[in-house]
Amino acid sequence: MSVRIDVLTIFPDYLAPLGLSLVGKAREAGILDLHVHDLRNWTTDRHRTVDDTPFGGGAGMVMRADVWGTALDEILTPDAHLLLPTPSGQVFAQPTAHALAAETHLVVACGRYEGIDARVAEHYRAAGVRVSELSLGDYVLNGGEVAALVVVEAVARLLPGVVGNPESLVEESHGEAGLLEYPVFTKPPTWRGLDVPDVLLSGHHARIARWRRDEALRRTAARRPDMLEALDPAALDARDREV
Ligand SMILES: Nc1ncccc1[N+](=O)[O-]
Repeated sequence: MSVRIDVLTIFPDYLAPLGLSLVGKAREAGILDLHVHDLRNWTTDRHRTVDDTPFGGGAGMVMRADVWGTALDEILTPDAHLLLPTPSGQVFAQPTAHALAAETHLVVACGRYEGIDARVAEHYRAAGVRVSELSLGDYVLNGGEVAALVVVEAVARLLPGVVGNPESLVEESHGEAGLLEYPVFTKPPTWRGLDVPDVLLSGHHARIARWRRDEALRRTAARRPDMLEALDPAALDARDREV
């Protein structure tokens, strides 16, 4: 199963880290077919212009629909899901990463400046393309490239064969349990007067599992009570409720 991801940006070098580590391995293994394109390749004027002043006035520049349209007409395929990183999008979270990892073609359009002319999303939705406007969170970046890095990594690591031990995908934060991850420790057993919790050295797997579950519940209650609220009560056993 291979996913093709096309990223369009005026800063292709920004996406260079995707060639490293996990995503790099996924590409070499043929699990991920990643292509980064310079949007300016679809401009037609001498200055390779991609933006202009906003209708209605206001500061900053808006990216032109005609340039994006020429590029996307060439890149999009019938099974493509067009992703538009934007602070005004729906918040990107792990369930979306899992859904996107099951797709066959993702196209990420990285906007800069004040954003992309709204008619681009409107046109492709009307043409039957699945279009998702995604936000990483409630802050403003200078463009969509950082979001593209985040989305591509979050999706790529879920592809079968990318992460060495698929088990490690199950217990991580925001994973299936819907809880934050428990604290982890490794050698040395004592460090600057701090000891690893005894239970983890006990070799008693049931107790270790219980301790980890308790810690995950405690952390989630302390740091992300919203996640605990969202948990299906059936997912909590009697022991959990005591924590
Ligand atoms: N937060 C953002 N700011 C600018 C562009 C994209 C963004 N995002 O989260 O995808």
